[in-house]
Amino acid sequence: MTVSRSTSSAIVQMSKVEFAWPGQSKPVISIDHFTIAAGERVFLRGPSGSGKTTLLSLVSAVLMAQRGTIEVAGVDLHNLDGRHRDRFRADTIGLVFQQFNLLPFLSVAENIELPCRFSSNRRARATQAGLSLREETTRLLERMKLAGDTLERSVMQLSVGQQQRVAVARALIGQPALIIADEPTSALDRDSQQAFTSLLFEEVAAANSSLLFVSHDETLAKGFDRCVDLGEINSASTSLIGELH
Ligand SMILES: Nc1ncnc2c1ncn2[C@@H]1O[C@H](COP(=O)(O)OP(=O)(O)OP(=O)(O)O)[C@@H](O)[C@H]1O
Repeated sequence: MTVSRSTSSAIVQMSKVEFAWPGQSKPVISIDHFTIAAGERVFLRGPSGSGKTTLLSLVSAVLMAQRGTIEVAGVDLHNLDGRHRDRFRADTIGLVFQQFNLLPFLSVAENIELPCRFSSNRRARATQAGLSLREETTRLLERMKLAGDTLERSVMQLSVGQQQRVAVARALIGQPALIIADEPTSALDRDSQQAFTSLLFEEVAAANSSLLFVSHDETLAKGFDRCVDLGEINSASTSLIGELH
């Protein structure tokens, strides 16, 4: 299957996108137009239940919109079948989930290196500076302020905050074009949160990646190129929020 890419410099381009959960008559996402430029760091905020995680799932091709077009790194997600979608996601997107989704039967190092098992491109980029994959994993782990002896431990032996940092290292490995992070600092204390976002910015800049970062906590928006309120771009959220109150 040949994946055709547009020549746009945007990393994410959404046009007339609608998504409703199965069995729901009203869409939870209805976005006329939304773009993230290559290299841009976007902070996305919105109340609980407004559709932030749903939007991230659409951009990462975990969910497919019923209407409209979503292009990521120049690829129209609708043109990919399931298998190519998984490959494309592994190549292009680093994901940090709210629940981390670390695999309990793998060590810390194996969890971090997981995207490189699914994507040879990620693996090639992870080792392009002349480091072995394990050396790059160790470097990322140290950047995340986790001691070297954590590498071979089970993720189940780590604190929640440490697991969160492992999840971020896994998203960063192999320099994906887009990092998507859903509440990535929720398990950290206030001081650690600010230090953590600074660190994330440095690694995202070094990898030349774009960042789409979701949080309830607006104090974290400092330093982002743009702060977007989901309600401003999602015409579905007006009626949804009305229902929540
Ligand atoms: N798997 C699902 N099936 C059906 N409806 C869902 C599903 N996941 C989410 N929803 C609904 O979609 C809406 C948006 O949920 P979503 O998780 O995207 O919001 P959110 O803004 O990320 O919330 P939070 O900040 O609490 O994580 C909610 O009304 C929710 O009930």
